[in-house]
Formats: sequence, C-alpha cells, structure tokens
Amino acid sequence: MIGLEARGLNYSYGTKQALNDVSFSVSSGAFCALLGPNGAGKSTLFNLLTRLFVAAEGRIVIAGHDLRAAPRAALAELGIVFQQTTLDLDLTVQQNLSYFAALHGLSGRTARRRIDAALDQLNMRERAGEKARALNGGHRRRTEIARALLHDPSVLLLDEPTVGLDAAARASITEYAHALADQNKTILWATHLTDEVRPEDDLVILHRAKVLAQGTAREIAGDQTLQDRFLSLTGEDA
Ligand SMILES: Nc1ncnc2c1ncn2[C@@H]1O[C@H](COP(=O)(O)OP(=O)(O)OP(=O)(O)O)[C@@H](O)[C@H]1O
Repeated sequence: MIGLEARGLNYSYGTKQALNDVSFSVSSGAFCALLGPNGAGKSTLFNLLTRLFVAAEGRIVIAGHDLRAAPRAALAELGIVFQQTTLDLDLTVQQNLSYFAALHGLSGRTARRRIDAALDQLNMRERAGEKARALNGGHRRRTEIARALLHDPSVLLLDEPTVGLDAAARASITEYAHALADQNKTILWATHLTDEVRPEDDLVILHRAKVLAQGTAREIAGDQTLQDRFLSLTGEDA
C-alpha cells in the first residue's frame, strides 16, 4: 500500500522553477529520506504536500486520499514538523500539546489519553510540566513530534528536523522517527545530510527542482558511499 504519492508536481516562483515534474511514492509504514542540498526544492515540496501552496498541475495522494479532491480527509492523515520551531516557549510541554489537541477538536479524556501516549512515545512524559523555553533543542523537537502525532496521522512530514542539534540529539531524533516507521507511520524526512540516511531507508534525491534518483539508499549508493554517490549525482557536497 502507498502512504504518500506525488505525481507530476511543478511549481515556480515567477520565472524560477522550484519543482520540475516531481514524482515519487513512499510505501505505507516506510521511512523515506528526501535528500537535497539547500535550494533543491524540499521546502517548496513540503508546502505543496501540506497545501500551504497549491500546484497548478500534478497530483498528491495522502493515505489514499487525493489532496485536491478530498483535502480534509487527506490532511487529517498528515502530521507535520516544520523546519522552524513552532512551540509557544512560555507554555509548558503539556500546555503546548493541549492547545494543539483543542485545535484538532480533541478535549477531555480523549485529549489527555492522546497527549500521554504521544509523550510516552517520545520519552517526554517526565518533562510535561516544564516550560518549552527551558528545554534543549532535542527535547523541543521531540515535543513537536509528539504534537504532530496527537491526531494519529498515518503520514508524518519532517522538514530538516535536526538543523541546529548536536550529534547526540540528531541521532536520537533520527532514531525516534525510525521507531515511528516501525509502528507503521509513513515518514518523509527532509535533510541535506547523507549521514542521517540508513542503507535500508527509502531515498528520494532532489536537486535543482528535479528528482535525480529514487530507491533504497543501498541501491542508489551502489558500490560507493552514499556521500560519494550524492556528490557524483549532484556535483555538490552533502
Ligand atoms: N519566495 C520565493 N521567491 C523566489 N524564489 C524562491 C522563493 N522560495 C524559494 N525560492 C527558490 O526556489 C528554490 C527552491 O527553494 P526551497 O526553499 O524549496 O529549497 P530547499 O531545498 O527547501 O532549500 P533549503 O534547505 O535552503 O530550505 C531555490 O532556488 C529558492 O531560492
């Protein structure tokens, strides 16, 4: 089954083409890295997938729902962690999540149950009472991932979620995202760092608005390291 599918997406800012006939699909429950250097078009693609932008042509299907024909059903299956942190720093972890749960129409016992489950999933329950401002970068990211899970989406988009984190926090966030895929969430993980991609991960390489390669990272790397393969495909260092 397909968790996320993009077909024939084009997008331009004036004369600047940011996406050029972009097509790829991610199997349900797979971890897929979207690898591309700065300016490749990753954020533009995320803006189309979340319907912040609407593509004139092409098709996006989220957990079986066409984003154009059935936007509410499609977006209900989508969780998103944006590149910029979007927590209210003056609220506690719990309050940040409660507020978001309310936006999704969750309240009372259901909201509390979902919040506890999401905090447990990210190992953040003991920090529920701390203000977001007091958390380090890794814990803030974990809170944002927990928040993105509250409405139980089947597809989770993460836009360069490790930017600004130290190596230990980076490894830990990557690990949590893989664990979510193991629990059958479909994950699309944008990054410009080849060391965040595991050989068994699905991989889409985006460069200058185009998909250059798609497959497992192992297949795409062939007999090279992924870093060397990426460099030879794009002529850029990752
Ligand atoms: N509002 C805009 N107006 C004009 N050009 C834009 C605009 N936003 C992005 N671009 C251009 O479109 C291309 C794709 O940008 P995009 O932000 O999608 O790439 P990205 O892979 O997410 O890069 P980054 O990692 O730097 O965010 C780049 O060449 C960028 O300069």
